[in-house]
Amino acid sequence: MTDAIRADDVRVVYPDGTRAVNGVDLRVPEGEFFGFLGPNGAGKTTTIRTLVTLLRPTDGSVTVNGYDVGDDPESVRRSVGYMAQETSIDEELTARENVEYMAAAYGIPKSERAERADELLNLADLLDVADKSAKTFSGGMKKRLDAVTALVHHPPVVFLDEPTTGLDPKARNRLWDYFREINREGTTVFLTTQYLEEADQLCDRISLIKDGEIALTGSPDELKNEVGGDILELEIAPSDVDVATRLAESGDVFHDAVVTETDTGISVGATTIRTHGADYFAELRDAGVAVDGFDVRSPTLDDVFLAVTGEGVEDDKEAASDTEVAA
Ligand SMILES: Nc1ncnc2c1ncn2[C@@H]1O[C@H](COP(=O)(O)OP(=O)(O)OP(=O)(O)O)[C@@H](O)[C@H]1O
Repeated sequence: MTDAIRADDVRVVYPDGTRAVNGVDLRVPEGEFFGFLGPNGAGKTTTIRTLVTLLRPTDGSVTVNGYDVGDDPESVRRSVGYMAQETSIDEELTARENVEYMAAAYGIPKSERAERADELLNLADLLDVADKSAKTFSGGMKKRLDAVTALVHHPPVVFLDEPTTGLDPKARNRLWDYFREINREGTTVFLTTQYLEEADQLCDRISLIKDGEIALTGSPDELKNEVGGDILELEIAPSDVDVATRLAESGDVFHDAVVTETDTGISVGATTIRTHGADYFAELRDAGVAVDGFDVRSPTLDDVFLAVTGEGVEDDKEAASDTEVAA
């Protein structure tokens, strides 16, 4: 299978010396729904801006749809759609005018623009409001319209940089349907998101980036298997957290426990939760720890993220800045 996106040992150093991307390799085959995750400041936006030619890599090579981003940026731009974090629609225009405006910008002949607008607005479930001004739209509708304008030239690859941030679950779900549909029709999708459930639902494969380096790559299930074992959620009093943590980490019961404090107590991840959990409960009882409730579950992508990055996903995002040129 041909790679739609290929990055080899890409490095980006900003003029102030910040090493934002530190030797990233990526292979995204044609037709894949690919997720790119990482904590704030990990290098996601820098990477995506490099892939869409808005930023020049300091080192390494990138090809998108077979075009080299350094040698042939124009061809790359024509062959990709890019939905940036901030919407690029003109709220004074109607939905249809926005799409037709972008179609004109991409050089699509006038005779084809109306049909293209109908097709895309229909796909995004916006056809019945096509002639309404975009400023009357909800946040979700604006995002869907923005996604449509990124696809007006039928690019084989589309880059979505946190497309659903700030949307309610219903609006998010409608965008997911749209992304699934364009992917089903053959578009390669490169998605960054802070919603791990979103990545789990949509992506065939995911790479996790940390400190400018890829830490882990695989299907959502492969990543969850990396965590190993299961998770025990324990409801205990705050005053018992230290002793319960010590017992879990002592090596007496579990040899590989990873303990995280939660709102209601602790969560313990270990390969032998299901087989040795009862022994742990006995130790807790002997130590005088009262267990108010518990649950055993399989790992989620949140657990993978936590294990790899040592932190949860933050949701206080700053808007991306404009075009930059790296050193
Ligand atoms: N123009 C710039 N000049 C210098 N350093 C920068 C610039 N833009 C980003 N950085 C730094 O580069 C690193 C990677 O930033 P980047 O925005 O790519 O991360 P990110 O994973 O997209 O983060 P976020 O999720 O917060 O958008 C960070 O340390 C950031 O502070």
